[in-house]
Amino acid sequence: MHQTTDATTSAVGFDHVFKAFVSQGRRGEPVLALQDVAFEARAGEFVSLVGPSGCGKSTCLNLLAGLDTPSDGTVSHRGSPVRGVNTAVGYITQDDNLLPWRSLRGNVELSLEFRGVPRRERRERAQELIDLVGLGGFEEHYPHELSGGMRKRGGIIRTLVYDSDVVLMDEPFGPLDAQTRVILQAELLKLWHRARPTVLFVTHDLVEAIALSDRILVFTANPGRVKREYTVDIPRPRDPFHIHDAPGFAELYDALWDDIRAEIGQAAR
Ligand SMILES: Nc1ncnc2c1ncn2[C@@H]1O[C@H](COP(=O)(O)OP(=O)(O)OP(=O)(O)O)[C@@H](O)[C@H]1O
Repeated sequence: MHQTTDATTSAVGFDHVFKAFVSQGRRGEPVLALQDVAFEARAGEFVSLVGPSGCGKSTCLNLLAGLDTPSDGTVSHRGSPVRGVNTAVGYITQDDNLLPWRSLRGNVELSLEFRGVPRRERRERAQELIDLVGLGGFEEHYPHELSGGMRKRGGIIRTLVYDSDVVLMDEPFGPLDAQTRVILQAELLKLWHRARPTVLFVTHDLVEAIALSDRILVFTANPGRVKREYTVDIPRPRDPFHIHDAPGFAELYDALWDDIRAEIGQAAR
């Protein structure tokens, strides 16, 4: 289902990317959000972006989705510069964005419907994911009849059902309670293993970043650039419930936290 990305082409590339916003509130002075951001993500890689608030993590995702354009440098997807809205990537934000007038099944089938996938295939693909995240039996429920965690699952599988080769996730579990978050992290890993898209995942939760990622990019305080990258060597499949016990977890957590603490200190100065 994925478009192929050969070994020499990164799935996602940021090449010396700058982004300035002209903000009305600051008498037209530009705000530099990104300053020389450079990184790549390989096909099938799970990469988290972490860093202090306002360091430009969401801006990176928006550039890749083509919702914004870089002021300088190039953002590429499968080796081609992103020009205009990039509908080939999946984008999951904090809000579940389920349509209130559609059932869970209707919501999950939506992106397949837009792409003209025949009804029977839509049904099968949606059902597979509905079952995989334990929502079997709730297919005909409307969003207001589902819990926050169930709606969140619905929003995630609605994006993943299309099998995009790149999926952007911006603090997808932000508003959920701690227990539901960990359950959903485990489910996300199951979904990711099923189709292995490249994921760019924005989070403030370092434990979550370690549990999910192959690599973690730490951004500097505003203006954001990649300060350091960490490879997460914890073997897969991983168990987010017991990730604290994994060898190397504590050292990695401390190193990440030291880096981020230094940046928060910079930002406060
Ligand atoms: N559309 C916009 N217009 C003006 N400034 C913007 C716009 N979008 C983002 N910014 C500014 O760019 C900088 C980076 O914002 P961004 O939302 O990417 O940061 P972030 O790291 O995702 O923050 P958080 O962790 O708080 O969500 C901030 O200073 C923000 O105010």
